Amino acid sequence: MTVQVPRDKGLDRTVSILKDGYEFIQKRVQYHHLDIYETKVLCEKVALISGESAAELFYDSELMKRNGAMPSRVLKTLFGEGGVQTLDGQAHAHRKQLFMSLMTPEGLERLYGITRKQWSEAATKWEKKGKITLFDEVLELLTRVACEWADVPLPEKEVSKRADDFNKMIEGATKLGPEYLASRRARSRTEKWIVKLIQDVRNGKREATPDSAIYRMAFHEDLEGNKLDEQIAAVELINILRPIVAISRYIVFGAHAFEEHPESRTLIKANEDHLRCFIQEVRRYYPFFPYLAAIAKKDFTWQQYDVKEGQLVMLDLYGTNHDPKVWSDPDEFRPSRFKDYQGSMYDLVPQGGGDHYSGHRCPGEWPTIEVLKASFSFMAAHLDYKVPRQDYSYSLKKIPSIPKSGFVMKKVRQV
Ligand code: HEM
Repeated sequence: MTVQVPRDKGLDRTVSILKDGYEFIQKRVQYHHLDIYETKVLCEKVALISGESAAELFYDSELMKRNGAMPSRVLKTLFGEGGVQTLDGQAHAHRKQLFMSLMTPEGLERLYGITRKQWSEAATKWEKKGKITLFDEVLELLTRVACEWADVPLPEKEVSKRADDFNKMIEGATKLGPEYLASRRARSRTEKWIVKLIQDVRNGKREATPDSAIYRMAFHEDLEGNKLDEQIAAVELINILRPIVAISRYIVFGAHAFEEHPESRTLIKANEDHLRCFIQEVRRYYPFFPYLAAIAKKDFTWQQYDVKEGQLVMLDLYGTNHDPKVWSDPDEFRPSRFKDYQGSMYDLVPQGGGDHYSGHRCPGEWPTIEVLKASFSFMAAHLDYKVPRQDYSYSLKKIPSIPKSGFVMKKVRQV
């Protein structure tokens, strides 16, 4: 027996996506106490799904594919065209291996070291300033980290411009009008810069270390033994650089958590395991990616509902991380919930779910954790600062979200 999926009647809900922000799916699904809800987005029938078993369905590659699922405005700003996000099957697995090959213990250790060094250098500069806005500073700090880790040259005079372009790409997909166009221009500028570097590495004008991201992207061969088109190699290298810069948002949310839960700083200083729990809770609790889209490869029935071949399916990431069926008091920030957390591949999904190698789960999960380890331990143990009056609240309506003030600090001292 199949049951009628609860659905929005008639109207297209594209505007609601913008209005309801992170709670767009959660609001609908939880109201009906079901894991699925049908609506219309950009005039297409869409199945909205949320929760652990929904994530398991979403990552079933027999039933779901990615090619064609991503709106073009997301490709033209955030992800770029022809990148790993849009591939399926063997082509995806082969390209994904390229990313995963960078995530070695040595590579991650190097990333930790670079991040610590950049924090220390940045803090020395902040000591000379009366006031800083953490978000702006960390965008630049992580642009330096990303480029150094990937072996991408970054002249000092370009740091602020490149950081700004990465941030515009991250923010652009949900913007309208001039801000959306500015995001597209930021992507074009960045691709042009990186294409030139890929060319230089390929023709030997620039040397790069063989285990660096720039070298791997420049010389990766596809399944037919051909090098990537230089534009796509650039898109993939930017798929390393841009998301490292995006970790700045988690760092600012971490500063928010330190302020709201001051005991966290002390606990982190005293206990390595608390640092791990704090990082997991920052990734679970704070908003980042709201949802993901895929296309049903065939007709199938899920939880008694019929999904049609070609139908768009959207997985609720924020709602799954806040699902009361999995997380007790999901709207409380409580790092200790991760003390004995065993978890599954589908319950904590800020960076997607399933398997890193065979599916689309974010290959940057370990680098993200490494950068956050280096950053939060530095902030807790070596950064003294005052937090002046400001509005550091954040909105669940704005995607991507960030504390409104950007988190202003004054009297910063390295200790
Ligand atoms: C702020 C931290 C990050 C967040 C919140 C995040 C989130 C995500 C999400 C939600 C996905 C989509 C998963 C899917 O489609 O199923 C993804 C994919 C991806 N992420 Fe991340 N990410 C972060 C950091 C990173 C880092 C540091 C890197 C690289 C060093 C990275 C590289 C990628 C790539 C290449 C993909 C596409 C994977 C694929 O399609 O197979 N991300 N990320």
